[in-house]
Amino acid sequence: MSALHGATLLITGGTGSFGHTVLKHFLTTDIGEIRIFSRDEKKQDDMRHELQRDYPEYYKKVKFYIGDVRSQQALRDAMPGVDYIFHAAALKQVPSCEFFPMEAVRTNVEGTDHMLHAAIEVGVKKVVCLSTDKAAYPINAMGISKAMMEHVISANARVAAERGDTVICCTRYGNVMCSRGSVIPLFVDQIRSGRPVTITNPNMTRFLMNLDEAVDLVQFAFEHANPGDLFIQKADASTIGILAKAVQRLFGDSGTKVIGTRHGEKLFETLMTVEERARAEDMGKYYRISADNRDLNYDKYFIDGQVHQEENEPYTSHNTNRLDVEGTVRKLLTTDFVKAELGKIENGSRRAAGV
Ligand SMILES: O=c1ccn([C@@H]2O[C@H](COP(=O)(O)OP(=O)(O)O[C@H]3O[C@H](CO)[C@H](O)[C@H](O)[C@H]3O)[C@@H](O)[C@H]2O)c(=O)[nH]1
Repeated sequence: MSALHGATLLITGGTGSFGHTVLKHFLTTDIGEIRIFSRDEKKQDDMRHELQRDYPEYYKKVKFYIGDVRSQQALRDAMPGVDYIFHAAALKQVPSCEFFPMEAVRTNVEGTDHMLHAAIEVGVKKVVCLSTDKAAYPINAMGISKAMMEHVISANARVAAERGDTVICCTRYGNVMCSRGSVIPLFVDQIRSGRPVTITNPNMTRFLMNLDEAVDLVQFAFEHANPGDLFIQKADASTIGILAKAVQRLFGDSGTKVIGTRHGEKLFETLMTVEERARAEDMGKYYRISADNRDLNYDKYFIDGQVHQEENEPYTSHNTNRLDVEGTVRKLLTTDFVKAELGKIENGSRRAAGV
């Protein structure tokens, strides 16, 4: 019997790309109930209709809660009876957080703290939080807010572990391909309308994960977490120039235009800092970075000393396995979005040919 048998799972930010994929993964299992917590009633209504259409036997397992993680009361109201939480609610776009940094603080830092307090209060068994590579050596407001979020998670995980009820852990993602508002749907849209694809910097690299891998990472964390652990998936990367070529190979070539780096962007991303890498545990497809469980009384540790293995390099989208155009095309073809968009083209040409 799985841990989810009859259990209630709460997904914050549940109407986003991640929430949709998690629902598909778990809805048809023996899970008891899935609660979607999010701000936008229209997105919830769309999701409700989609579920009624696609999962007529299961949709009643899903309950919708309107609320913002900035409101502790809204979280408290959604919490009774919850066994597990996947915390995906976030402001995640780099440029918009750059212009409105306090909004990122309110949602990503305070919102996470509110959620964890509410979870600890009612004795939720396990919480898996979603962070981003932009939190490692952060340079932009979004990354800095997510880095603070990770520290809020560690601190709450320590408190919860002392009480012995709630296991709190974190996962750190690379770019999730085709998620809402990301570059691949934009490129496809630009090609469709005959405009050149806009490239910020062709040499910029990003880790590439698909949504299923994102859910697998959360599931792995869910199954293996000790309090305060941070989990990372080993991931391939590509340059944006190669990514654009791969999208053009699949959808057509309407030309390219270099627009320059946007506010707050990095040339490459870091999934694991040098310091984290030195203490990371290699678990095959994943790394686990355990929490530093020392308390504030450092004197006792100075006596024992701390010997760490030396690592010189962080784990980045520049030094991980880099995909070429063919490899990137293969990776793109693993996403539902690209498959569905290619399907639309195929159906369109069949209709035009009268087949
Ligand atoms: O018109 C554009 C827009 C973006 N890019 C480039 O494409 C890459 C990906 O851009 P996205 O906007 O898709 O993603 P970001 O790297 O900015 O990351 C954001 O989108 C991710 C989606 O996977 C995560 O949500 C992440 O947390 C969030 O900051 C970047 O190198 C960016 O410079 C272009 O070349 N042209």
